[in-house]
Amino acid sequence: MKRQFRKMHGLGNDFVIFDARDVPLEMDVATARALGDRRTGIGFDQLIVMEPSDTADLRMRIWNSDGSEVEACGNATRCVALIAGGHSRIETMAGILEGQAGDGEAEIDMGVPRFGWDEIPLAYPLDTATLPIGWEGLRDPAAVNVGNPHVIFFVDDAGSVELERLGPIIENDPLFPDRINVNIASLEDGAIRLRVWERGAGLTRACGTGACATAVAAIRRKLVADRVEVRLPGGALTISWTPGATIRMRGGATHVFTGEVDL
Ligand SMILES: N[C@@H](CCC[C@H](N)C(=O)O)C(=O)O
Repeated sequence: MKRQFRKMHGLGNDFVIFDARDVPLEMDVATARALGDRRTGIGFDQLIVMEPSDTADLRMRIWNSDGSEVEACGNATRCVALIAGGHSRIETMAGILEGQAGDGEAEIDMGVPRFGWDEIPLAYPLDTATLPIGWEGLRDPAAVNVGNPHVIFFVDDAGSVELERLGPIIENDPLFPDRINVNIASLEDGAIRLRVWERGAGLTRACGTGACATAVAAIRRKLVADRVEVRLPGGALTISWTPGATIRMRGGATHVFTGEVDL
């Protein structure tokens, strides 16, 4: 059966989005992986299926390009909020997120970050504010769960880290039973410069949840103010958070084209 999809991106983090609110769509690991292949499929960082929801305006399911289904995707949530228009409540595996669509951008309430070692999750108890571990020159990261799991390394120059080589090693370390998204951050005039190796997708031009997790970790360490610009290779996001509150993420969302595929 032919299905229409939208190709959208949030700061170059790119998505294929199916709207299955009226006509159901069955997605599985193999199909998601095949569609995600940039040589033989459509190609994306994440595949999104919009479905009806009993508890919110709509439900959003998320698959990485390796076929794994995951809990959260900040950049795609802004795209879905833009499609929904106005104010929307979006059900995800990480809970219900509130979105407000603007002109080519959206603001999302990303919920409350979690810091418990078993909430990241880690394989054994460690202080998540500063994990006393390291991989080569990368040491003492913070760990935060913002719906999905992140580890954050603060370094002098985020650009100088061999993320393509170290990212998969850290992502698949046995310390992280659900694998992990790997964030490399440096401070730049009160802002944060960030590069992300995404679990299940590799190096991406931006990661919304990575920006949220990194901002929270930096605010927790008192490195930045509670409203901070996070600069990624694909563009910038504004993240606000105060301890005990929910995280707010604001940034662009772009429609690229509409296509059709046989499913
Ligand atoms: N691109 C995303 C994150 C997508 C999910 C992530 N790779 C995971 O496996 O948790 C974002 O913008 O947050």
